[in-house]
Amino acid sequence: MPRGGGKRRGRNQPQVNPDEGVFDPEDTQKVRHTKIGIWDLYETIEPKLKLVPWTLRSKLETYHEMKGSFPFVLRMFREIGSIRGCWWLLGGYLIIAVVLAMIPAIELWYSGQLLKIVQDAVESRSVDSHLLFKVAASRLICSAVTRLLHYGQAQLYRPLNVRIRQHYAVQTFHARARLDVPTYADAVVQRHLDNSATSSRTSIAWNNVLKTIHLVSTGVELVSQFSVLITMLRNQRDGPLLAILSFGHTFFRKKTGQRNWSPTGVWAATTKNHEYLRLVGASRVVHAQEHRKELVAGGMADYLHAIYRAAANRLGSNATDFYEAYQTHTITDRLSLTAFLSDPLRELPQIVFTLRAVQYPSDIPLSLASLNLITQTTSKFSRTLFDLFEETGSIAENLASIRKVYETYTIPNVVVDGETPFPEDQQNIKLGVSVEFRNVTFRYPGSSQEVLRNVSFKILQGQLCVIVGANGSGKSTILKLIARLYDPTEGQIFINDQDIRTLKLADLRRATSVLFQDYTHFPLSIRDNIALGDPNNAHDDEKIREAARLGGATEFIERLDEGFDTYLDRPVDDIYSTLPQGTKTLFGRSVEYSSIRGAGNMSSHSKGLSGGQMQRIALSRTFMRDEGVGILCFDEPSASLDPTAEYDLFERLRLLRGNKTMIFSSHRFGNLTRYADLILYMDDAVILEEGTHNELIKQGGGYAKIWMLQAQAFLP
Ligand SMILES: Nc1ncnc2c1ncn2[C@@H]1O[C@H](COP(=O)(O)OP(=O)(O)OP(=O)(O)O)[C@@H](O)[C@H]1O
Repeated sequence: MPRGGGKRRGRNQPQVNPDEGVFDPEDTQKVRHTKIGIWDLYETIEPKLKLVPWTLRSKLETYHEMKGSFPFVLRMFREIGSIRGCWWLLGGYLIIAVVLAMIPAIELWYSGQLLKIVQDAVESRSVDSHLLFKVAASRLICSAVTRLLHYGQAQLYRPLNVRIRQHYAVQTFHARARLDVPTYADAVVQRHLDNSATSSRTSIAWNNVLKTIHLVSTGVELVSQFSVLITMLRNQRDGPLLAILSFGHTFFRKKTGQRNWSPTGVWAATTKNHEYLRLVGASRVVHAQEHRKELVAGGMADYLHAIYRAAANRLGSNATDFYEAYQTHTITDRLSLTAFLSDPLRELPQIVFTLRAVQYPSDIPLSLASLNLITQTTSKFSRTLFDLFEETGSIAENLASIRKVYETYTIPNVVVDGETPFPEDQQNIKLGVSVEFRNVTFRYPGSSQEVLRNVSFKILQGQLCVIVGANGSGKSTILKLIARLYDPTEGQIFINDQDIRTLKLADLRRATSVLFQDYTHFPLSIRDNIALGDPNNAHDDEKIREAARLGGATEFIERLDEGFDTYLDRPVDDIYSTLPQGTKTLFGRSVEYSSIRGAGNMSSHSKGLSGGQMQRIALSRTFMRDEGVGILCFDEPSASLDPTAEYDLFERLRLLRGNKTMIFSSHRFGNLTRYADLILYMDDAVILEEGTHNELIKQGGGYAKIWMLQAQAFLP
């Protein structure tokens, strides 16, 4: 059965990006199946002459891909040029690379000269010592210069790598930070971001610069080696013949010599062999700690042993994991015709030379020294040539990787920004905003379940609204739609009678303060955790302390050793190795022995705050923002609080809200619903009842029933 889009894609359609599309093992046009023992290997069929990008087969495809990437490459070089000092460093690096590329040819030349001197000495029984000294000294100078240049290159490498990496790390940080919730949750976007991420040690841009420099230097190496070879062959009668024979050997060796221990390119392997599945499964049961209790209590040891032994016997030499099977397979594969041809080819220049010497005993066409030199130079030249082919083969891919980095900067957000500034009247925002849902239906991206179904309600400016209902009824989703984390699938939302989609997102978010039920704490200091509630006032320490007080967090924060500077979850682990058992704390934090296994183990450490304390910090974050906020949303704000703290919180919120619109979601009835101007009682994606507490009690519906139930629970 065909799976995914592999077959849907037309065969003539150029596959511009190899990362896109679907790998379909059953697509025999694109995927080759090989049976290796009990394993099935599926490999994407690569164009045969992939090494040379200008072969007809992939010419157009590669050209288009490269053409599309060039503007990004130019942009990359311009950007790197704008980094302080990078042009100079890069220029120096390139010059060194080019000089280094010429040295092997120069060395070859001098080696040839040395051999010639030896040959002349053997023939004439005298040595031109002046020439010998000159050549030997030049050869030594070459070695010394090479070492110096390598040192210089290493000195330039580090600052270039760090500067370029830092530059791109800042850019990709922004590219990631600007994405909205549905876009960031998209698996394709995630993969795109991950592929373009700057690692902690290097960056795609720097790697590409290095590859470009390497390409240039390989070209220079090739030209210089070719010049030496031509000079050598010029006056040698059999030189070209021997050069071709040596070249042939390198070619064959290249074809047969390189074997990977795992397949290359896009591939997948699986096994359907039940014996092997049983073998591995039984082995896991015996090894894993988690099964030990049941294994012992159930007396399973003998039975498991029996099935393991039986499976092992039946599998015999096939009881191998994929990599072992693949290795065995490729070793057998080495006995191919090309492998047989490769070895004699190595000897061929020697044999031809001997035959020619026998043929013309008085006039040997080539000296032994020249033979040696020609074969040596040719094989070096052909190796460089193949390296160049290999590098050019991946040019398109490399250029595409630059393009992908820049494309992440412009990944469009699913939630499209509006244009209308909000609010029109800054003064009026103090009095709150009105919120209206009109026939709103909502499904989360990628889900077919309607979590809101035709929901309509209106909260007037300055009202206190409580949304109550069972778990999963859709309360939090309403708050997410008000913050415009998502857009409704159907229907409209109005804020102050304006369609929410038309409002500028930054303005809307500034006017809205939301405390989510599943709020998180950032791996930053407590101060930053609170400050982020209002990035515009994040530097105002007074404001942060006031927000902490309003959120009821001051008391316990001040009891912490580092107070507001405490990290809730240290983002950087301490690193230690084989500490003596008596070391209980290190750097003021407790040592986790369970994680120490050998040298260089890391330990993560998080401050043990209670759920309630964590929530107070989150609450404080919402109190950071006051000015400019017209609507405050709290999703289950009292979930982790004890009854006294819950009462305190509501009192504080009631006092502090001023005239702002407030929306609470809760499945606890009582404390807040009695003060509410509007209660929305929800069940299973719809609003069943709406009104004030008294109205709903009078109505005697679902709300009244649950309120009674909860009230009874507190009666003596
Ligand atoms: N990101 C998501 N993707 C897909 N489905 C989701 C997502 N978030 C929530 N849902 C589903 O949407 C439905 C409504 O969830 P919602 O969180 O709005 O309910 P709730 O009334 O706030 O529940 P609770 O009282 O447990 O917080 C649930 O069935 C939930 O499983």
